[in-house]
Amino acid sequence: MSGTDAVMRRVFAVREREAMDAATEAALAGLAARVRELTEAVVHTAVDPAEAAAVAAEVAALAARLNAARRAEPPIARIGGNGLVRQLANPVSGALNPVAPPVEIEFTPDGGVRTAFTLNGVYEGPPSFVHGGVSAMVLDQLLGAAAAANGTPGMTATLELRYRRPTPWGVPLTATAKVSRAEGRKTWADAVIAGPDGRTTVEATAMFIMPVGAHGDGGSSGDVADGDAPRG
Ligand SMILES: CCCCC/C=C\C/C=C\C/C=C\C/C=C\CCCC(=O)SCCNC(=O)CCNC(=O)[C@H](O)C(C)(C)COP(=O)(O)OP(=O)(O)OC[C@H]1O[C@@H](n2cnc3c(N)ncnc32)[C@H](O)[C@@H]1OP(=O)(O)O
Repeated sequence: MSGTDAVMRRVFAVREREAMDAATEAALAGLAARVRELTEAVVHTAVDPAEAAAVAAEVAALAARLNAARRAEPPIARIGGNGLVRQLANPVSGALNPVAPPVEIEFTPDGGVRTAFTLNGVYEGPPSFVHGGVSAMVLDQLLGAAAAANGTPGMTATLELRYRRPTPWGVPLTATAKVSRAEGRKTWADAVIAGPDGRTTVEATAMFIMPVGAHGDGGSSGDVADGDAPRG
């Protein structure tokens, strides 16, 4: 079990959450992908009011079908190939969450993380550009993944954004993040988003703090023992 997984289980008691089999996960990922298309269609549609109302009634019926069998909480996690917890319904990277673009994060040989992604018009802020809060959300997730990849996961304590240029939607973007320093329970990381021309559009710096409950002794960040039981 990875250090992040152990922390998740201790701090957030995820052990109680129901595991999901691969067939269910695949079916729900397919459902989420169709709902993403639906959301994009809703944002861009130019149908007349009667047609919009008719579709709304059909969508309400679909929601009722899904609510016929509900989990009390979102599905949490499987352990990914990299040993880290994969949050299936995470709003940035979760394949099962229609709100997530989704952004797929890869771990790089230099110990950092990267992603290549495209945001559609659903995420528009200023006309033709990505909403600044959406960029912040993507970067928070990426920075958090960098902290986890470093073996020092934590809760975001500070997140500083520098919006250098507008970030266009509908074109391929890349983003990278890497830890710069880890000290006690604190970890600092830097990240950037770049446009298709490779120029930086947003820079971010974050500091993550491992919650006290994640530790046996409240001491340094290196003591996340694998497989330990969740604490109070
Ligand atoms: C360990 C949890 C891991 C969670 C990770 C989640 C998923 C992992 C899965 C896969 C990994 C992949 C990706 C990562 C995923 C997600 C990234 C997004 C993460 C988030 O989206 S997360 C939600 C937003 N985030 C919050 O919701 C935090 C709310 N907050 C708190 O939960 C507490 O506030 C906490 C824990 C931050 C600190 O609480 P605490 O009690 O441990 O702190 P305490 O008072 O002991 O201070 C100790 C020293 O930190 C300094 N300090 C404290 N707080 C500070 C602050 N905000 N700014 C600057 N300095 C601060 C003090 O000044 C002192 O400094 P000094 O020692 O130098 O005196």
